[in-house]
Amino acid sequence: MDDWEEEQEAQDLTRQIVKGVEEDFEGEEEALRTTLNQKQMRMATMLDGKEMKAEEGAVVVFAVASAMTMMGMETTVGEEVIELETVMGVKEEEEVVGGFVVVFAMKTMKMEATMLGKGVKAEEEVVSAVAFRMVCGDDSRSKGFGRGGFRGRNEEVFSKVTTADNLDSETTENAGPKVVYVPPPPPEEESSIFSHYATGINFDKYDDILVDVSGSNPPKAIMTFEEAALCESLNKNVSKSGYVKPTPVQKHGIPIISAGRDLMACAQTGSGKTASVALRSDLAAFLLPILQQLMNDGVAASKFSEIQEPEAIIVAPTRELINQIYLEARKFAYGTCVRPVVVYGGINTGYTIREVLKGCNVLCATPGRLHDLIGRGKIGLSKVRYLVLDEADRMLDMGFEQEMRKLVASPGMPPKEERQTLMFSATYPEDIQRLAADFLKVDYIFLAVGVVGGACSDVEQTIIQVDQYSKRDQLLELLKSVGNERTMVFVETKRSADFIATFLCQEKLPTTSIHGDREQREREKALGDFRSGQCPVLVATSVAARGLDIEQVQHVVNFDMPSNIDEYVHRIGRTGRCGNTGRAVSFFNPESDAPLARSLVKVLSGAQQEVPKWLEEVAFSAHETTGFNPRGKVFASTDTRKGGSFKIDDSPSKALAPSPAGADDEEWE
Ligand SMILES: Nc1ncnc2c1ncn2[C@@H]1O[C@H](COP(=O)(O)OP(=O)(O)OP(=O)(O)O)[C@@H](O)[C@H]1O
Repeated sequence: MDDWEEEQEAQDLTRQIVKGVEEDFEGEEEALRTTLNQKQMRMATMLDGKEMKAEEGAVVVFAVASAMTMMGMETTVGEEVIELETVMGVKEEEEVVGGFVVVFAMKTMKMEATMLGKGVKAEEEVVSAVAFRMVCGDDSRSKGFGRGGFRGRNEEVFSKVTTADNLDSETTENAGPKVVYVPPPPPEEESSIFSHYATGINFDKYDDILVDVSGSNPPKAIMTFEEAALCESLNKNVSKSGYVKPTPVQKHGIPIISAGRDLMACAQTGSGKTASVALRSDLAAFLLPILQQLMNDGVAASKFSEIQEPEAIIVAPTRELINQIYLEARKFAYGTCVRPVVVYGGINTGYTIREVLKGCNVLCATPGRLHDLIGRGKIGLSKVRYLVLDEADRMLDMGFEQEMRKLVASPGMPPKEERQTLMFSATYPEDIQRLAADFLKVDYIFLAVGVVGGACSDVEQTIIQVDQYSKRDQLLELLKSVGNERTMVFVETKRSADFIATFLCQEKLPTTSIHGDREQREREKALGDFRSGQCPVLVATSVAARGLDIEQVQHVVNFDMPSNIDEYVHRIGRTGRCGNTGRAVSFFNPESDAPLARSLVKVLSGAQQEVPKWLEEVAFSAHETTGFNPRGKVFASTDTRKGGSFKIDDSPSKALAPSPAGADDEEWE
């Protein structure tokens, strides 16, 4: 199809959509006008810390969609950038302003222009250039354009456009809208690569934590990094990272991995598990010689090879976490010939492939994108020697288990006897441990640092009894009392994340939010603004509960209790890391959260925290009503092979709800 035909098709498409929008809008303009007249519009545009300019229609559309999202109306974001590209002729290299692209009827656009108080010269072009896709969740506003209506129809239309470009569609099997986002390059200056935060006053107390190593002939622990016998560049990178002595999981984990053993490692949040993985991502013992051999064979050959065959694959459940792991791997591999690459959903596939084809020894990936690249023939598995599952219990629960099984059964993947498989997490429910054994050699080593699934005792935990309607005010009061200290506020759904973030912005607390419905560009911006302190409050769903290592997070608030206790442990573990102390405040509504009470009491007492009397009572009565436990989920105290486990939660509950991610509607990857 030539350019002209493409343009004609795009215009036809737009006409169709606009017509559809107008029809569906019949009688709804009033509702929309009312909504848009609210002052949250401005709040929404400020949420990402930038003033929206209205010279361009796209920006206006962005602002509108953003406003709607922040007001609790759910706009579908991100993917529709394809329309801008296809219809407006915006090229990939150009800055596509805004991520929400919504198609409006002309009338609506004009109204928008007025709302923003700025001239929009190009209404017509804009109208014919953008496509409407909005899903309203709130009944009072959504009459006539609710779920299923626009979304369904536009999805059809969108996929018609995007299938034209196979390479850049998000996945091979599901050719959805094209994603054009290319993340900013990671820092190149040494000071940024090695920037790190200080260990806290309790770092040395890590030495007192009980360690349980089980499995035959476990290698002896190291006491210092020198004993790890790392090569010179690695040693330099370790000390530039500010690591003076290894944490317990590193003392035991590094020699186990060096000895070629499979490992299931469990250690409390913030105690350096990722670093154990990352340290091994250079795999000094034998990956470097292999890479040296590759160099001898000519890096160019590997660089321009149409298929890359990494020696190590690290998988993690969320995009932000895998990116963080990649940055760690990049840091430790600095100055060596090992090239780590990261691939994850929400960013342009063409860009990802180009990055991979530059050479890839250590592939950090989320499962969906990994399978996509394998399916496209860009990643071969035959050289894989290390398979690392970070947040392993999450990677093997209902959400990801099939993906992991598919990975290990993929053509070329060496069987478990011929690769080394390493698993890390702070929580390992017993059923997941059993399942994990399918991926590991029989003689794997189980390493438990502290109580498996226990909370970090450097986090001061407070549970406040609330009712649903007082939570917002209590949150406000709490945040006002902590001042500018960095706080993560966890909520259960994407909609309430937007809603609470808007509310806090209105109350003049600079807040941003992260959840699975936000475009990747926005997710990364939100995290960046939170890390830099520009927005000291981050409202998040479970998508940010695991692994994220953010400096100076002093507080975690569970605005909504999570759906299971493991999630609670991970969430509060975003503070009190690496020997620093932190505080976690949880709003507990006995009406809805009672099923979590027993396990919560266990976790609190396990971490030497005060257990409120009322919570004990709730736990007791919840126990009284205990019934069927569908998953038989138990909290392991140790290696399941020893048969030593105790039940921590046998209540039927949302604690055992089938949604493993916690947030009812969250998509993790
Ligand atoms: N030996 C060490 N000395 C100093 N700092 C360290 C050491 N090991 C890890 N750290 C730092 O401690 C922080 C927490 O480490 P890491 O993210 O690996 O924890 P984790 O156990 O993987 O946590 P989570 O369970 O939340 O995933 C990081 O900033 C890391 O750089």
